[in-house]
Amino acid sequence: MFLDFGFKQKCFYTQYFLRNQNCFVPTSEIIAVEETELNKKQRNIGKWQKMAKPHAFTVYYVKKARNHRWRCSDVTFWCVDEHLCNQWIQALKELLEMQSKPKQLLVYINPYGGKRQGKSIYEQKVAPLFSLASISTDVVITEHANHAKDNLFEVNINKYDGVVCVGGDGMFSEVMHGLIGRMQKDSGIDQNNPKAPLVQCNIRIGIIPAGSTDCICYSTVGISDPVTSALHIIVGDCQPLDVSSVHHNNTFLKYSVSLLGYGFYGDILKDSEKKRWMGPMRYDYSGLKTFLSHHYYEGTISFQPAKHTVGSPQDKDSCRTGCYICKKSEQQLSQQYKECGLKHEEDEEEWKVIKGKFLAINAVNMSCACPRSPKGLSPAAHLADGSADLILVRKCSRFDFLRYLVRHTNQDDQFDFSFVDVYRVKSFQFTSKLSEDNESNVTDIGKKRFGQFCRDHPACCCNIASSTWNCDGETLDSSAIQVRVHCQFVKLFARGIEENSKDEAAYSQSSIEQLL
Ligand SMILES: Nc1ncnc2c1ncn2[C@@H]1O[C@H](COP(=O)(O)OP(=O)(O)OP(=O)(O)O)[C@@H](O)[C@H]1O
Ligand SMILES: CCCCCCCCCCCCC/C=C/[C@@H](O)[C@H](CO)NC(C)=O
Ligand SMILES: [Ca+2]
Repeated sequence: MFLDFGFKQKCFYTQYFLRNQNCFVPTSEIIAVEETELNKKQRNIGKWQKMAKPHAFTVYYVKKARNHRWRCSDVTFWCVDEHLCNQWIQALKELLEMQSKPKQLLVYINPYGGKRQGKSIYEQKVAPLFSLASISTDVVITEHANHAKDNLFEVNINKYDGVVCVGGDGMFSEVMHGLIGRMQKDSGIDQNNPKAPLVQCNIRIGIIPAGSTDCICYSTVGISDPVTSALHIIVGDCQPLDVSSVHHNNTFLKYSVSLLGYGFYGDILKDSEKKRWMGPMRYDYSGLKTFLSHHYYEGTISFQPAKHTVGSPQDKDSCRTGCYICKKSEQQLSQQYKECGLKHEEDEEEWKVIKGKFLAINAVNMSCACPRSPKGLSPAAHLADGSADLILVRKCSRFDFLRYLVRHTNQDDQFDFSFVDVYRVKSFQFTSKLSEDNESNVTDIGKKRFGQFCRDHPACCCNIASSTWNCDGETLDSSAIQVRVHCQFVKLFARGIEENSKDEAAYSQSSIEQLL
């Protein structure tokens, strides 16, 4: 066997030849290197039998399987020379040290998320891998909602290289609110000011999926699988994520990274919260009930198109690892910010206003792909381009709405309906017809500022009810909201969804195990 280091495809790799076959493992995807104690049986195999005392070390690395699934695999190298063996161990360990892999993590486990398996998933599948990778952890099993969030305001956060949440989208949201809130508090920034220049959150968040939808994990990794996510944390991946801030007048309500949904998804959430005991099934039950009730809501939506980004929600290509559109959009936004500042962006740029009757208003910062809908609510949405896709589903027949929903699960275009419009936006406001009269403040500003009203779909007065906003799986207290997208505001231990490139196929197909 021959072992070598090299540089290929912009990354260091470890190359080894075994039985005339050539295998590559990027150094960034090595999990651990350990000296191997050879037992008597092993020492008595083949040519090692003849050696007085063979030495060996084992390299644990990421093996890529189908559908973005990662597994931990290993290969053991034998050697007659103890000094040479130690040199290899040392050299590989030094290479690992050079990477931005986490050493100390703070872990929050929600024991009641999803199928209530959070604790056992962590103990059986994740903790052994963290221990193999020599990662130290402080683990908190949450005792009530907001436990993790409150705790993040108190802990010595500088001690950690990352925070991990074991649970679903709601648990991620809690941890993100804790971290962002803590950063703003430490910097004296008032989150209630919708125009405040917020301080970015640089500590990475890892998600071990153990919830009901796990849409944030699925949309950023490509699969909802605890082992895969643990390995992304171990190798120290980093994926920036857009975050929307949601305000009601001058009161901060919440941040959102996946779905802000009014109407259909708001109603599903409100109904399903009463049925938490059903576990993930509650979404199917409430989904059917909400679909049958077929409620529509009247209101006004005003938005600023995201002109800084070159992408469109109707693009055929999706956001993938190292996405060019995300990079370009971020550069464009920082350039604009340097030249004109936030004030110009808020005050000068065009607002478009649409009044109508809607079955659903969905604003998504990412595709919102999840096991129920592998392509998501907006398949071409980008993780880190500083924009959200605003999807307006107007009042239509039950049958048409069903056709629209079914298209989330097949290859057909879900935006190709006369009653569905989609826009890429950097900020938006919504007021329901009901609150428009009461909250004249926001609407008056809107009326003064927004000249252009949509004439095709004039408001009708036959329905005055309000729905609720579903903000990443949590309900909001107000239906009148103002939303602004903050480009690349938090960072995850992820790398976006990888293309199934030739190289990746080579890594997985060369199936190192086959060679051993
Ligand atoms: N110990 C606890 N007891 C009760 N609620 C908790 C506890 N710990 C966390 N929570 C709350 O539970 C909510 C839901 O949890 P989580 O997101 O993990 O699961 P889920 O709702 O089943 O999944 P998803 O959000 O993916 O649909 C979170 O918003 C969190 O605030
Ligand atoms: C008759 C076939 C109907 C199929 C409909 C499939 C549509 C599924 C789309 C699910 C998108 C979920 C978006 C994610 C939202 C999360 O933020 C939230 C919290 O986990 N989950 C929900 C369900 O609100
Ligand atoms: Ca985005």
